[in-house]
Amino acid sequence: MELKKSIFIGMCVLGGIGVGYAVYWDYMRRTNPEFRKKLRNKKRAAKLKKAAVEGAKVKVADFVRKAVEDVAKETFPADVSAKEKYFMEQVAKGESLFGSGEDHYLDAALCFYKALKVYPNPVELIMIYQKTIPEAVFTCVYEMMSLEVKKKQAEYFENFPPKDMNVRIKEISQGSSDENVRRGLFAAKDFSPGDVIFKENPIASALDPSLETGDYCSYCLKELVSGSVHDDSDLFEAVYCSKNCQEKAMNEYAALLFTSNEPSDPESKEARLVGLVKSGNVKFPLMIARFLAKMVHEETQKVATGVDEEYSTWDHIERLRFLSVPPSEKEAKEIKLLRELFAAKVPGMEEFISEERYLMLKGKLMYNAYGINTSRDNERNIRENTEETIRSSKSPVIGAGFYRVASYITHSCDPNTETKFPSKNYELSIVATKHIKAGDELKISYIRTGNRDLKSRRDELEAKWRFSCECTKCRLESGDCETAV
Ligand SMILES: C[S@@+](CC[C@H](N)C(=O)[O-])C[C@H]1O[C@@H](n2cnc3c(N)ncnc32)[C@H](O)[C@@H]1O
Repeated sequence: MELKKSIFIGMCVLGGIGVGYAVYWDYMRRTNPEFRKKLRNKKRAAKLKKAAVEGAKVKVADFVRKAVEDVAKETFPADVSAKEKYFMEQVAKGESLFGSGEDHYLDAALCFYKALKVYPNPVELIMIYQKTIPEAVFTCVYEMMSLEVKKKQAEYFENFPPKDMNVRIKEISQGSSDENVRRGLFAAKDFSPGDVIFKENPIASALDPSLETGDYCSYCLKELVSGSVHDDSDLFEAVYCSKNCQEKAMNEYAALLFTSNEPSDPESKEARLVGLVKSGNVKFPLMIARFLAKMVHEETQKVATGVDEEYSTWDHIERLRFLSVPPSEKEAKEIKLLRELFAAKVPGMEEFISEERYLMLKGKLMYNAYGINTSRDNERNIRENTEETIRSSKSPVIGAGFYRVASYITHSCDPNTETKFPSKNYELSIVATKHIKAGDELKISYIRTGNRDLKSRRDELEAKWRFSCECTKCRLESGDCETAV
């Protein structure tokens, strides 16, 4: 009660002061010319100050934009000693410029930005800059970096896929809302039936774990006809078709995921991951684990070699659509295990593997993966792919792959392309099955169509990919001529 009362009195006093000051202000403004003049000068000064601040901001923004454009056209030294020399020169010049006063801060920022271009670990260098250069210079370097990243991301579909893949990704509007925009793949030139439109290797792939018996290469999924290579330290007991595949697997993921300091401990995190994948015969947690390990490998390679790919694996998968996978006990177990395993080996990865991110990744892989068939003898040992969401018009499949470009292909029950694996490994070829003209959209069948009726095809597509197929074939069979994909 007392507190409320004193707040009320305080508000009355403040209100009184406010009202009294406003009355005095109004009286002076109307009656005193000197007061009016002072007021005008004060307003003018404030306006000038505001304009100066705005002007400075525009000047910095223009400088940043031009710097990023100019630097993008520059060629930087390629070999290590030339890079080192260039780096030292730019840093020394930047230091000397900011030492000459604020007028030289923008030029100093440009030198530090250029130095970043040749430094093997830019993130580390940014952290050093933050501690060692004046804040205004640092902010400007940071703005240059941010603008560069924004531009690169905005131009993604202009730069990717590379021209030699003969296709472009385009957006197709199917209605008024943004939700109704889908992406598809379009031919950049004409193709005849049988032509290979493009080939690509997967970002991540996995042999069906029930087939990890020594018949197929665990890395490239090639059928083993003679001899195999394996590594005793690999708890997954994977076999490979060649030393090359073994080395790639070890470097990209196997050393991180399947080798342990306590190889005989059945409760080690690595042994539990092997158990989860093999006993449950689950491909997707294995593909996700490999994908995450590959991301780590990519980052370490970037630092070690100083070679930075234009787009990272994460950039590629970020744009792909996905099905939301509802959280369940099964997923919770997978997440817990992967977090524990990575936490012990890669700082920061435990936090990165959040429930939301894991489910998103799982959704992306399940939604976009293609079935791989590399076998000479389709019937031998191969499990029918029934319960999982894997695009395949041919069955049976021996594993799955997640591909950057082919992921965008739209479904049709009467397609103009098909998947092939002519190298008898995970390398996917998209092959024309009809005449395709430049500008035509590529279509593939996500399911086995055979002699199946309309309802059975639509039910499978609806259940696995959650869309109602309106392709020409479905439209004709349903007697609906309004819509077509
Ligand atoms: C693997 S993604 C293909 C890429 C996708 N179109 C995109 O926009 O990124 C599969 C999704 O594409 C859409 N889609 C593919 N084929 C379709 C079709 N024939 N009719 C309608 N939607 C289709 C559906 O939303 C489907 O779930």
